[in-house]
Amino acid sequence: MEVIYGRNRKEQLEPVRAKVTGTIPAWLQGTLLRNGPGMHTVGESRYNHWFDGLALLHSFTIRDGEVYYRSKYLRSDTYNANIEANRIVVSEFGTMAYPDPCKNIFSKAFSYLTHTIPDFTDNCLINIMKCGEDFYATSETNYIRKINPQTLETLEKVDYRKYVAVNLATSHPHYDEAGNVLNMGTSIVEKGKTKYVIFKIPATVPEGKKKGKSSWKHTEVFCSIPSRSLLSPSYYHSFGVTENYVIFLEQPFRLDILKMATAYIRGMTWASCLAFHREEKTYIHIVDQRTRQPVQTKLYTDPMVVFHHVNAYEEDGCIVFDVIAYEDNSLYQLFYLANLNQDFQENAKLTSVPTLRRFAVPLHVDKNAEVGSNLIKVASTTAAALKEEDGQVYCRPEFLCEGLELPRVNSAHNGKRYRYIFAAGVHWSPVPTKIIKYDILTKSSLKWRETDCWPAEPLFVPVPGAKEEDDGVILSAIVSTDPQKLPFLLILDAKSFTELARASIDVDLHMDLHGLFIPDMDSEAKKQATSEEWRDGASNCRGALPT
Ligand SMILES: CC1=C(/C=C/C(C)=C/C=C/C(C)=C/C=O)C(C)(C)CCC1
Ligand SMILES: [Fe+2]
Repeated sequence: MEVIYGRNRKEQLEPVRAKVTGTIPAWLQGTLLRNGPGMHTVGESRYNHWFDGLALLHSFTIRDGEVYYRSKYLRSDTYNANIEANRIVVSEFGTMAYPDPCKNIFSKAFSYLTHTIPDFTDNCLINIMKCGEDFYATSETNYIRKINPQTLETLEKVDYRKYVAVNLATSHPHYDEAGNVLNMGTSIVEKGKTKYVIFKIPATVPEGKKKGKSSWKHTEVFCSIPSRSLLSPSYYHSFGVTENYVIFLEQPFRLDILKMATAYIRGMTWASCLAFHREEKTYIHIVDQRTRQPVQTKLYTDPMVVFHHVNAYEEDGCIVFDVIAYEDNSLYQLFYLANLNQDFQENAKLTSVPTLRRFAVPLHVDKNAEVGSNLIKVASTTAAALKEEDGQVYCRPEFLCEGLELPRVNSAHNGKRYRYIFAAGVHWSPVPTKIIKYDILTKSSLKWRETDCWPAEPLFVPVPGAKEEDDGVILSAIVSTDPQKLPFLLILDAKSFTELARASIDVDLHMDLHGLFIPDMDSEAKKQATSEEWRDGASNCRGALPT
């Protein structure tokens, strides 16, 4: 079988028109913008891990029943330095790189001195974040890159550290109704003060503040949570929110700061500084967004590794939250490119399958409740919170189903009660083979799959004026390993999971990670602007928009 990971992809700078079969709903107008690794070797040097690959942005613009595709490598400082040197010169998650080719002990020691607090990569390959009217490519370091969502051009580099004390930040921020961004990061450099920081980036410059200034300057810290271990904070890829609370899991999958500080001189990777401590608990932190204070109850659960929070909401004095959890960190291990070759289904076997777990945590603990009693009175879940002698509360989840990853929900339900999860279907291999709609109420699911087709994260787009949670479509980019079949953008009816249309594109589509859909707000104005831009830029492309 053709290799789907680890192969360098060509960028498609000019928009190319897809061949559409089926019918794209007339209301579906906008751009699906996604991010993921696209280049895994530079000159003779190669990355070790799939999460190291250079960010390749791509977009599917849907307009009047047609689909136009384009892709462009993020021109990060990392990309430029690598291309100029014709080899990898910037370290990534699973690859440590040495700018100086002479790797003798003296040069290593010298580099070490200048790298004690490492300057991380700006190869932002994981997701796209919307901040006001601006879009950014993101990863998990302190750097993000502004991008032009239409042309995919790379714009300025933003350093989170200028606005908030974080060295790492998640690639999965939340948005409130006004479009303000709520994100979390970890501060690891202030010795003795290792902490998790929840912060808010306003969508616009707040009223009364001097106009013209960027809203970044008004970034505010919401709450800081001290790390249990000062030298070994938890690693986390996402967090949860409800209307009034933030949920943070301090899991025993931790970064070793001392190892990180010496990784460069030891020739070790950042990935090797991460370890799962299977004998430790997972602590559940709840922060009240109104008081900006953590809830005092000590809540914990069993050791687990969570990358993706699905959703959370408040119900009858408790918080219900759903996560995709593993028993170990084998997921990150499997994404070493050496495992993702032709025989990946044989070589890349997870030692624990992802399970969808529902937790329920009480917001108040009744002082008179008996030790051992279940503090959760919500009928909709069997998740329990058991009071212990020392006042701590042990949270036992309800296991809902297994085999879901890259979960998405209707964003209008983020933080609120919800019923449906749209996700990629995986099993013992981390490579998705299907798309799933999971109904939490009936515990049933609908699936889409096709032979030799490898789906990306499915994204839900609501129909304008949607009444029900699943009134809309699912978009997913599908990589094909069937030589007779082109890759395509799949459009499913989110209710029935039947195929509405597919837009096949004659390009080298890469497997991506995450992204977002930018609806055309003012369809007419947008149509004008984009068709003009395309008319200028796409004069000799295979599928220029009709004028
Ligand atoms: C470079 C770098 C990092 C990169 C992490 C990455 C790139 C994680 C990607 C995770 C994904 C894609 C998960 C999907 O579920 C760390 C470890 C934060 C710390 C130090 C420097
Ligand atoms: Fe993710």
